[in-house]
Amino acid sequence: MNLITICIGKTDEKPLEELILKYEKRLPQHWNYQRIEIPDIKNRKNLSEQQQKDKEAELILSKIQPTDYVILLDELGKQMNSTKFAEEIQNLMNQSVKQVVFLIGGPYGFSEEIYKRANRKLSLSEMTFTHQMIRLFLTEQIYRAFTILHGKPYHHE
Ligand SMILES: C[S@@+](CC[C@H](N)C(=O)[O-])C[C@H]1O[C@@H](n2cnc3c(N)ncnc32)[C@H](O)[C@@H]1O
Repeated sequence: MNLITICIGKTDEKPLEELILKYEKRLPQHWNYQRIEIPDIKNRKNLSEQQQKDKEAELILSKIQPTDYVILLDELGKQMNSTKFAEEIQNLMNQSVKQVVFLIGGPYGFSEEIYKRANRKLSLSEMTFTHQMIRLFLTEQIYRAFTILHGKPYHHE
């Protein structure tokens, strides 16, 4: 199964990028993990929030296949513990889902079109994080899921 995270804009802080990479590199090859950073919209200062979200939606949708299972990150989504999250990933693998896509919104979140395409909404907390920091928290949880599924000590250390 392929796991992909799609987010908006480059990861702008070097220490944050390094931490994200640290967890990405620990993921097993057969998870085929990939992070896609959609370039920031040009001249976005001249656009309304909605116009920005609509343009971002176009770019996000162009990266998603019809058969992808899409998990949208949203503070109002469903919360779960790390073990349940790991089980959900295992279930998707068992169902022979080819590709799971995690979507992280831009600074203003997502347009309605993206919410409609999502198969489910996942919250990592009731609190709102920046569209940059949430990349790290999600990547660490994906790595944690891998360690849980493979009986590695990390989750209980
Ligand atoms: C700054 S937030 C956007 C907040 C925006 N007001 C909204 O309505 O979505 C940027 C993105 O980070 C992600 N995000 C932030 N906090 C989150 C949380 N607690 N759980 C899951 N995703 C979160 C979401 O994908 C969100 O679209």
